[in-house]
Amino acid sequence: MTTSLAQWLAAQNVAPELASVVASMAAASAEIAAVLRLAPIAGQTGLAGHTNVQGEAQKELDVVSNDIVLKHLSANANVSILVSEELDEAVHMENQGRYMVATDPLDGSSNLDVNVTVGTIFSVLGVDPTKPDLLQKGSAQLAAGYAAYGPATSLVLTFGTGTSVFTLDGSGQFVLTLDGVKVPVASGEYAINTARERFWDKPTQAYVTENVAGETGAAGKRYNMRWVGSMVADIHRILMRGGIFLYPLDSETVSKGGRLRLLYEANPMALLVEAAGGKSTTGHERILDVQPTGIHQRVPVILGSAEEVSRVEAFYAKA
Ligand SMILES: O=P(O)(O)OC[C@H]1O[C@](O)(COP(=O)(O)O)[C@@H](O)[C@@H]1O
Ligand SMILES: [Mg+2]
Ligand SMILES: [Mg+2]
Repeated sequence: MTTSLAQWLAAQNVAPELASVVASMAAASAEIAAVLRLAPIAGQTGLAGHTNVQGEAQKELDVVSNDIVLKHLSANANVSILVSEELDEAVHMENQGRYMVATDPLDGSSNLDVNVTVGTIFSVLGVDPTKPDLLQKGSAQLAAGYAAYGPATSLVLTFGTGTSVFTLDGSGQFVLTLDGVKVPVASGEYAINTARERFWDKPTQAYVTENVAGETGAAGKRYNMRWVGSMVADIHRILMRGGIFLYPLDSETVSKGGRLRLLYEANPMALLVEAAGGKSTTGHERILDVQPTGIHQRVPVILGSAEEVSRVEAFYAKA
């Protein structure tokens, strides 16, 4: 007996209006998956010819994915606000719904040309449509999720307690394939862009140096390193088999506050990882406790297996 996403959502103890917002993001993800699958044939892997508010070159598929999300959410009467990596300003919808969505419509898009896993990340918050608060802490999120467009399209969801995985079937429906994901507490795998080592802060350098020393160093065990360069793919691996993901503050990104964005990358991933028993931190505080100051704000991101995140926290506490 399989459980469809619609059946699973109906069985959750959440408002039907909130469930409908998640269902809209699932429908958008299924449509994006279909576009990505055929993009090389349609010649759609190139640049769009403009830059987004972050100063990054937009790919055509960044724009297409953003438009698909916008289309699905505009059609949902429960959504009044959309914040997107690809849009300078928040979109105030015609609908006066009580929910806001923050999204990275296509995460890891630099991997599109090489057919490596990319994804869609989203966060759902409650708002008063007459005076919406766009700058709520991650701990206020009502739901979060991502779609990973890999060999299979996975949709990973949480309403804050428990993390579940769905897989897109041949008819365009998501089917429950794993309920109650548990991030292993201990792991010997870490993910960080080591080409940035000379820019890292001291705690990150000390942590990675210990991992590289493996069983001959203070960590006393051997480590392995993996870095896809798509946050969605790296976090999906960590949710499935443990590990730690680090994009710390470094001397090159310090003026911007970090590399990854708080509202639509760090917060939803932190909620998903914590709901699965993992931990998240900026090095100094829990990601979900960071007070946002702007919709495109960046933060340092460290999350994954509890034991590894605690080791990194200990290096920050000592520094
Ligand atoms: O290029 P780097 O420094 O390895 O950074 C990779 C990180 O940047 C990102 O690609 C940023 O996301 P976008 O592709 O949505 O801008 C993450 O997915 C990834 O973890
Ligand atoms: Mg991204
Ligand atoms: Mg993106």
